[in-house]
Amino acid sequence: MSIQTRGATWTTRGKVVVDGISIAVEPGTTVGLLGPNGSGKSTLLRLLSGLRGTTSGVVTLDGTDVGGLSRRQVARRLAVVDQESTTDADPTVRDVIGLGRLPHRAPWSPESSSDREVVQRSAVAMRTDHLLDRHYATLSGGERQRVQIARALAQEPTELLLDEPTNHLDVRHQLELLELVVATPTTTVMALHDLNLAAAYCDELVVLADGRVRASGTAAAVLTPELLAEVYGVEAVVEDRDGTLHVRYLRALP
Ligand SMILES: Nc1ncnc2c1ncn2[C@@H]1O[C@H](COP(=O)(O)OP(=O)(O)OP(=O)(O)O)[C@@H](O)[C@H]1O
Repeated sequence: MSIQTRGATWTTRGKVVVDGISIAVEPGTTVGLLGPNGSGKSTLLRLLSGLRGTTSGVVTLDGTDVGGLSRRQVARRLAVVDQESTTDADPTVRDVIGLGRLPHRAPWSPESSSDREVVQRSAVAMRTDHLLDRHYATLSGGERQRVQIARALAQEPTELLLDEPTNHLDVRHQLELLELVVATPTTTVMALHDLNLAAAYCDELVVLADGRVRASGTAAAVLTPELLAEVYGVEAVVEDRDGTLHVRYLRALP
């Protein structure tokens, strides 16, 4: 198993945000993390990345407790793109994507030609190579999002954790990103709000509600009108179009 959690729980100020979650992510698969606002998706991603320690329960990477690994050890195999990847300095796009190489470089060692090649390749993959010499602060929201994902790809991760990666992206870039994610051998867990994109691109879906797993499995098993009514409070029709599920929303339930 690539990423696994057993009873992962995170509590703050008496509030249980992530509540006893047990999931197992098969290597190479793409898992979509769904659920309404505030259901615990971002917090669970932070627990999976080891950036936040569990209050109880464990998160393992290939069977090793992520809490026992150093930040550098985790960063050599796992990349994260969260919702607020900001920076204080005024780096260029090349600098930002180059950050992805840091875990692979010896301390204080200069960038190698192979580092530069990986940066270039990652920039091309996310269609950001024309932006490499621009200052990151001058980019649009969608351009920044693509640069952050290029930075994560430059880490050459085994596991990739993405928090709403299609946020800010236009339709074409959304599809390109998801096609790229499913084409890579990387194990990916991503929080998504668009249920149709999740159905089209994820091998498996995990639906959270109030910090707990409400349903998990294939899109066909998970995205039922009953679940959408119960978890999201919407009336919807779910249609199978040539093997891909399509959710059509009718109205918000009172
Ligand atoms: N550090 C914190 N202190 C207090 N409450 C927190 C903290 N972090 C998260 N929460 C709360 O926990 C709940 C889950 O937050 P989280 O960001 O994980 O949800 P989410 O499913 O990613 O939401 P969204 O879809 O809106 O991004 C929310 O009610 C949030 O306000």
